Amino acid sequence: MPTAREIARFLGARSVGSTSPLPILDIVDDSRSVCAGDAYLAIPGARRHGLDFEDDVAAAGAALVISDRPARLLPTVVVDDPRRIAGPLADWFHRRPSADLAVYGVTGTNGKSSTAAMVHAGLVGAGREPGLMSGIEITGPGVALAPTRTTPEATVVHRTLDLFRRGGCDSAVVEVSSHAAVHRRVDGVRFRSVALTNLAPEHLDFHGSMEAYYRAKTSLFTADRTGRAVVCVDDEHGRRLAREVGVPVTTCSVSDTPADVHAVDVRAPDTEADHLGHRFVVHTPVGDAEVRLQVLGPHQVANAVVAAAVLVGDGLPVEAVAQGISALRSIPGRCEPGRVGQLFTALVDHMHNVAGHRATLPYLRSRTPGRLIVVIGATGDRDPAKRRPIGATAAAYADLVVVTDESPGSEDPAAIRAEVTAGAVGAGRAEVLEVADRDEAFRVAVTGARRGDTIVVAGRGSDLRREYGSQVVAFDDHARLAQAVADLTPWTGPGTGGPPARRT
Ligand SMILES: CC(=O)N[C@H]1[C@@H](OP(=O)(O)OP(=O)(O)OC[C@H]2O[C@@H](n3ccc(=O)[nH]c3=O)[C@H](O)[C@@H]2O)O[C@H](CO)[C@@H](O)[C@@H]1O[C@H](C)C(=O)N[C@@H](C)C(=O)N[C@H](CCC(=O)O)C(=O)O
Repeated sequence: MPTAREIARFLGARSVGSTSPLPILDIVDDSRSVCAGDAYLAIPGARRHGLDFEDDVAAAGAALVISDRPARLLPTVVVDDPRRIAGPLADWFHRRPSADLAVYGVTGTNGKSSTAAMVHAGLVGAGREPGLMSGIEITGPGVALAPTRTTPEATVVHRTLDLFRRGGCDSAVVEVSSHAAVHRRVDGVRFRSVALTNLAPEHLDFHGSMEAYYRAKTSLFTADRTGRAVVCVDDEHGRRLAREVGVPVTTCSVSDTPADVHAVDVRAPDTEADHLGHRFVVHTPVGDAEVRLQVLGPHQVANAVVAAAVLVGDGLPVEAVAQGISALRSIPGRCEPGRVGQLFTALVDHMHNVAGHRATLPYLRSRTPGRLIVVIGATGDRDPAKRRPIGATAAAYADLVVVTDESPGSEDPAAIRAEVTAGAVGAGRAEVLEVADRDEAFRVAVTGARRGDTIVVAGRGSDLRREYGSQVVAFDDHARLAQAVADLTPWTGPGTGGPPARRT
């Protein structure tokens, strides 16, 4: 491990105060994670300056601070822009892990986590040893971390890639959000390819405009970051990126748009009861193979085609990749069955914007002989403009919309619900109920469900964190929905009762 002096030399920066000759054990940018012997990277944020937490990191035994001004208590390496140096520094500190791994990035508005899971599954199918860093899970040999965000900070990204490498991985899949691009969380990562799934209005409160959002995403596709781009050209933004990108590009599509990799002969599942997904043939420049998805929903075809394009474009055999993707049994929080054995279908899905609703709800409507019941809310401190539209989209397809609290953060939960409800009522088609308590909302949905109905709990997916003011509480939609079903409906499945194990 490098010393403080070596860190200063790498950064070309001056040190203030007397540094220890002992090696620095890690570089950490959150005071709550600092351990004795670490360097604390104190970033000036939008709300706080990292140096506000200097007393805490000093008490925890930090050996060094790296920041844009000297700390009071600890020796400091002074740099112009701590966030800018975070990625390159962490990459160097952890001995450039991404240079030893084939790292595949996945970005886009919707489908990032599913596509990342499918790239991971395709790698496994091709006999590779991948790690996975997504908003759903961070997993690899000897690594199992619960993510709190889609893409962690740069210090965590490079540390995790190093863990993957030390665990024997030869590859890694990294889900990259637009916030991560803007906040430089993947700076210093050498990507074998970066894939764009799609782009639709989202996070405009943060980015300001669709153009700025496009530019945030496409900043990941430069030659200094990635060897190749994989672009789904089924929307205008993908087509634009494919024209503008300055690295070799593999295009893919599930529509009639000409592309290198295509889904052809797409077929919906024959029966609903077996919970199988779509089948299709992935057509590539090096051959074709059949993909039989087990994950549900037509939108998963596009995600699978992007995943196949990522791997086939990197020289992996199409048959093995298709088999690997077909072997993926479920993705947490993505049209994930809540329990089986009852007479209706109960699902949890991450859809949280209009594009996500439009990708999933028509399919659920078409597979539902009875009533479609949608439990929906909206996250606080995020894009208030999308609340009415998601209420309206849910009501356009559902028979019953139950509006409930999601994760209000610093906002008034009643005001968020009122917006979603107004959108749903305005659509004029569905019955709309407002039930603040999320457990109670699940019970209301389940109580009304009959044979042939579908309940879908939208929004949080596999995200277990709900924020109320400064309080963070754990709430697992999947488990709580299963509990509501178990409490309120007779078990008709095999055995004596109880829901099946959560995830296989
Ligand atoms: C808008 C956004 O992304 N903000 C991120 C940004 O916050 P900020 O600039 O306000 O930082 P700050 O809270 O002022 O803190 C400044 C510094 O003090 C440090 N700190 C802060 C508190 C403390 O007790 N100790 C401490 O050391 C922080 O680690 C930070 O380095 O930098 C912080 C850490 O560097 C992030 O935690 C924070 O993410 C917040 C929590 C967040 O909610 N981000 C979301 C929007 C996000 O990133 N979402 C995307 C997914 C989007 C998608 O759905 O596609 C994601 O990748 O997860």
